[in-house]
Amino acid sequence: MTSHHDMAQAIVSAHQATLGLTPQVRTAPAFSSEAPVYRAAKQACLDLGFIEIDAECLAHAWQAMTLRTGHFSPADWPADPQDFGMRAWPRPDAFASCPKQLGLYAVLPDAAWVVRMARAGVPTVQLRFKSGDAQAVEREVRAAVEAVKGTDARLFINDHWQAAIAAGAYGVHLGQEDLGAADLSAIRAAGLRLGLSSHGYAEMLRADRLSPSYIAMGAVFPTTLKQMATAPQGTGRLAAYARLMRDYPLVAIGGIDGGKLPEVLASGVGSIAVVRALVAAAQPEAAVAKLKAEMQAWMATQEAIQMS
Ligand SMILES: Cc1ncc(COP(=O)(O)OP(=O)(O)O)c(N)n1
Ligand SMILES: Cc1nc(C(=O)O)sc1CCOP(=O)(O)O
Repeated sequence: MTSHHDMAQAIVSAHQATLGLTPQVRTAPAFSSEAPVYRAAKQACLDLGFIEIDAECLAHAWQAMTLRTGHFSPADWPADPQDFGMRAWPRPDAFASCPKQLGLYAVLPDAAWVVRMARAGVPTVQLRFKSGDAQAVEREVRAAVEAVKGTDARLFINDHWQAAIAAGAYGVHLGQEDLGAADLSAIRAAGLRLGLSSHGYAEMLRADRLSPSYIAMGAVFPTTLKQMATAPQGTGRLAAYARLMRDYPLVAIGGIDGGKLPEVLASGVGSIAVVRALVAAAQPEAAVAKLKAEMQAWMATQEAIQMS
């Protein structure tokens, strides 16, 4: 293979079907290195619709993979943590661990929903209480922590890390834009687990540098719950993300419902996070039972396949 163009085309042809999205913005590529594989891969990743910062991470990883293996192989998508500069495990600064299979993960608007879903048998729940009223936040977080006592549910608190530490929650979930304002050392020192959101390679790698307890990946499908800055990633990309981040418990989120469970679970994630599939269900307890049964059936089928 000779020219950059041919190399880029070979990468695009090999991965368009699984990883390609229509580019949202098209700009002339900016290159930070002269290395031929880096340049071809950057062009290819932009053509595949990756956003600039993700294309940049991927292009450096392609270059590192090619140097490590000694040959340029367009069919092999980078998935080795060392090619992305990720540190080896174990890490002294890691947050407290949580199970790799967090199972059905209900993201819920208030403590009343947390009580309801924990009692319905959801193994992982999150209080995502959006309020600027500090007293209301404290009240809601304490109520949610009380609510899961006596159930098997693990409770993560979205955003409100101080209230979560004070109330003794299982963990905290933060978005990337929350990281600047949060005292991560305080969360770690208190022994709370930390879950971080990600929406592509650059955000996953930023999350990885903090060695959180789990990494969430979204939005897999379109969601009407909130405005997303990035396009729905689809299950092809989700599987590529899961391969790279395989050392973490992984959570898929965004537009997931029962019909989509098999293809999401096939990506390798150990948990499915949902909002509307439960909160907007006509019978939320029945929806919990159905989603859990579908997840268990899928796992059982996989085990049977592996045993055969
Ligand atoms: C499991 C899980 N994944 C992602 C999110 C999104 O969190 P964040 O990026 O902080 O956005 P908001 O929830 O604050 O809108 C989540 N809450 N849970
Ligand atoms: C809260 C949230 N965070 C997302 C992310 O991608 O970070 S997607 C999302 C909404 C998930 O709701 P539903 O299951 O109803 O689509």
